[in-house]
Amino acid sequence: MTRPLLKFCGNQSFEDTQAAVESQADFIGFIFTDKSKRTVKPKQVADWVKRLGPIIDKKLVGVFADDSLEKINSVLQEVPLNLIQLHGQESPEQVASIKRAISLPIWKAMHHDKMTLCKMRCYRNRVEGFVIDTKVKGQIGGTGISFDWSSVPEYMREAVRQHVPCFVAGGITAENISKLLRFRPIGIDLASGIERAHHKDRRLIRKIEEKVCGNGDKAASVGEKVQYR
Ligand SMILES: O=C(O)c1ccccc1N[C@@H]1O[C@H](COP(=O)(O)O)[C@@H](O)[C@H]1O
Repeated sequence: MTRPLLKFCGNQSFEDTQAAVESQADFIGFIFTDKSKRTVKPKQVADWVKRLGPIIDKKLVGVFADDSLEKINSVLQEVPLNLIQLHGQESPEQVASIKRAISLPIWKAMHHDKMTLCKMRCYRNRVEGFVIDTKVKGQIGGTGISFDWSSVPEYMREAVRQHVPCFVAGGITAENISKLLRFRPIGIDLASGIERAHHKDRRLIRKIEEKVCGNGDKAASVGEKVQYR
C-alpha cells in the first residue's frame, strides 16, 4: 500500500522550512502571491534553502494566484522551485501560456463547489496536478476551513483519469485527518493545520505524520502513473 502524498505549505521562516525539510512531507510550499498572510520574499526563501543544503527528497512548490508571468519568472530566478501551484482564477489558456514560458510542472488549485469536477476536465492535458481547496468568500486559500469531503472520491477518480495527482486542501488538522483518509485522497496539503501562533509546529507535524505515514507506507511516486487505491 502507498500512503497519500503530503505537502506542507505556507512556510514563512528558516525554522518553518527546516521543520518541513526534516518532516516526511513530499512537497514543501512557499506562498509568493501578495494575496496572503503567509507571503514570503524570494530572496529569503533562496537563503533558507541554501542554508539547509541539498534538499534531495522533497520538491519545492511556489504558490501564485493570478500573478503575472514577470512575477513568476522573477521568483524562479531566485528560488529553485520544482513546481508551480496556481491558486487563482487562471483560465486553461492562461495556464497553457504560463507553462510554455516557464517549462515547469503546474498544479491548478480550484475551490470546491458544484462546478469543480467540470472545471478539472477543462484543464486536462494542461496541468500536472490539482489542489482542491475550500471556497471562502473574499479569501483565496490558507483559510483553515475544510469542505465536504464526500466529493473527494470523484475528484480523485477524475485525477486518475488524467494520470495526475490531486491534493485535498483546506482546514485539515490532526483532529480531522483520519476522517479525510477514509475518502482515500491521493495527496493532502496543509498550511494552517500544522501551525501554532503563526509558526509551523513540529508536534502538530508529527501528529499528522503518525496518521498519514504511521505504518511506514511509502508515498506514491508522482512520476509513476497515479493509481486510485
Ligand atoms: O496559505 C495561504 O495563505 C494561501 C494564500 C493564498 C493562496 C493559497 C494559500 N495557501 C494554500 O491553501 C491551502 C492550505 O490551506 P489551509 O491553511 O490548510 O486551510 C494549500 O493549498 C496552500 O497552498
